[in-house]
Amino acid sequence: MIPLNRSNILKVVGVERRRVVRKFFVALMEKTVKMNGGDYSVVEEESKAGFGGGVEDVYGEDSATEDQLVTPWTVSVASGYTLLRDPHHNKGLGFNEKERDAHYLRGLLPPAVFTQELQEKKLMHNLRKYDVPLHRYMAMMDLQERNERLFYKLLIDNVEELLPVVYTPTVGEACQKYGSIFSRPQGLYISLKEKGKILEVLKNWPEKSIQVIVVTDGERILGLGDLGCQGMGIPVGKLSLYTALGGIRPSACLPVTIDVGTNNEQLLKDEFYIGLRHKRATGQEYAELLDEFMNAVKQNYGEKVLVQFEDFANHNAFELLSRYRSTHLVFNDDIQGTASVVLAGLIAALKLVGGTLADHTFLFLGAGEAGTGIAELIALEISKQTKAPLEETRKKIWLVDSRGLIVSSRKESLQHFKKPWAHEHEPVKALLDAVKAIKPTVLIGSSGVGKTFTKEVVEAMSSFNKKPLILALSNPTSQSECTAEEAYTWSKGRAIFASGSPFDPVEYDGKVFVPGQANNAYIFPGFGLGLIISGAIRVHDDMLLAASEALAVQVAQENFDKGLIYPPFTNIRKISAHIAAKVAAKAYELGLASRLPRPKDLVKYAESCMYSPIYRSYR
Ligand SMILES: NC(=O)C1=CN([C@@H]2O[C@H](COP(=O)(O)OP(=O)(O)OC[C@H]3O[C@@H](n4cnc5c(N)ncnc54)[C@H](OP(=O)(O)O)[C@@H]3O)[C@@H](O)[C@H]2O)C=CC1
Ligand SMILES: CC(=O)C(=O)O
Ligand SMILES: [Mg+2]
Repeated sequence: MIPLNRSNILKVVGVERRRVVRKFFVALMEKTVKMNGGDYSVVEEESKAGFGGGVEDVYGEDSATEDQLVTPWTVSVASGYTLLRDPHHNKGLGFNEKERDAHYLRGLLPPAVFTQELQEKKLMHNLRKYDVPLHRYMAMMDLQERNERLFYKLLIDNVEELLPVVYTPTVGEACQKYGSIFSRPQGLYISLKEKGKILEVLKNWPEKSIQVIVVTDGERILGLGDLGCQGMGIPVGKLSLYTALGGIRPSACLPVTIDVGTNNEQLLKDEFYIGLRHKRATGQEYAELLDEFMNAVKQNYGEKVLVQFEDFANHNAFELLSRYRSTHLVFNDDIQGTASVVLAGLIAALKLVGGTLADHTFLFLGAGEAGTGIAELIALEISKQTKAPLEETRKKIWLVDSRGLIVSSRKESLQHFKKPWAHEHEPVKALLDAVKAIKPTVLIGSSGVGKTFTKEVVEAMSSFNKKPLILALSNPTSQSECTAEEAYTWSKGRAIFASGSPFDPVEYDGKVFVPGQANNAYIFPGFGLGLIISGAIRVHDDMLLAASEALAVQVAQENFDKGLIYPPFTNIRKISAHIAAKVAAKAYELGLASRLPRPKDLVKYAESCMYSPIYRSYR
């Protein structure tokens, strides 16, 4: 006789659930494809081949039509008070009369029944009443913990308005104050206390089918420095964009913060700090914890789980990427995602400034993850275009760090990631002098230090460029190298400007200039989707180039006319599907895709895999 314990109950429920759901799902898919005038045999072929790395709709929730009923599965069927407290299935006033009867909700809700649209309208109305951005952030996090589908509906439908709330700049302030505003925990905390037990900790997470992990150790949170355990806001925020912008289902996303301590004295003294209260572990102790984490992740979720490293300090970031890129599906957003989004902006900007990439000269303020990551991808793209060796193409790219221009006389003392950029030149200390000496056509800020693109710097750029291209990438807004208004005013309306955190449109000399947002949020959601739908097992630089090209072609003439070099975020799901398709196509071309056979139309396939936040009807 099978013993009646939790694990056996789960197995029985799981098998039965899969059997019922599969039958239902096949019938549903056939109906949906035929309704859309499609050929079901094609889908069937692809489905028989298994859902290799596809974004699985195991319970048929996303493909269900409005009149099709789905079951709100938990371990058992959720009902009554438990159902109202389960953010995956709760609909609040959105439960209809039948559902209120069937799921023991009578009396637990007031009589009114709201549509999801009405709930959305009410919430947006309430959110707009908050003057303090952090209060909007807290209201959004509260919603995410209460009613997940409504949270994503709001975020998807109001992306331009809500991105600055759940992401930069407000998420930066939220991380700084995370201890004080902490109410319900989000994500998985893995601290040194869990050393030797990380696999068990992963098993505590309620979801088993994880496709994307965003992990930070909190040491370089945006341009705000070491925020220790309070960096959790970043993986949580990035993963909400994976869902809203890239269509990865929320249950497949796992935010992780690795806590090895913090060197932030203020936090160590803060009575509300939520992390380990000691200095950061380094060296072998750090490496062993990270290694245990990476192995546990692969053991628990398999070869195809994507691990995105986020906001690690550069002394660990490059090392982690190079250690795990050949054994795991890993991606460093600050190095690689940022590189891809900036390259896309540059490719698009050529329509406004003219020439090819090879005709331009690039100067960076900041030679860390973002700066050298972008520089390397530009050099690679030019090398592919011109067939010139990388050593040659790097020569048009210059970087300034906290000690001045990176030149060959400094080579011995440079960190390894800066060495390729140490070109022959006399030492130059200040950015303004470097601008005057190098005469760049493109100036990129990736220093994490605000107000460093001064009036003199922007004027110098404008003195030898008809249309100076200026990107102030540092986040949040307080760390931006200059504001949009400064860039347009100081360049007398000639600058083409984009920034990491959003700025409002600026009126200068009777003309309205719309600044773009050069942020990796354009890339990572679609990039991750492309890896997942192709079942990619490794990330390759050519996939980053493919993503850049896919994004650059999405900039329409009407965007260029406003001075934009990125498309608006309003179309981001469509854009993500195109990025995903190009990334997946590259994975197939490189032999790195494991989902076979290759879907015929990758854009359509990517779109069909995307999570939809529309409520489902419960039987
Ligand atoms: N828009 C976007 O999508 C993204 C934006 N970012 C932003 O970019 C910034 C930097 O991130 P990241 O590259 O990871 O950080 P790093 O710490 O890796 O690099 C920072 C670099 O800036 C240099 N620097 C610091 N202060 C100065 C200064 N006063 N003058 C000149 N150089 C200076 C540092 O010099 P040294 O090496 O000498 O210390 C270092 O080279 C952050 O604000 C981050 O938010 C990052 C990723 C994506
Ligand atoms: C956008 C981002 O990844 C950063 O500022 O770190
Ligand atoms: Mg980052």
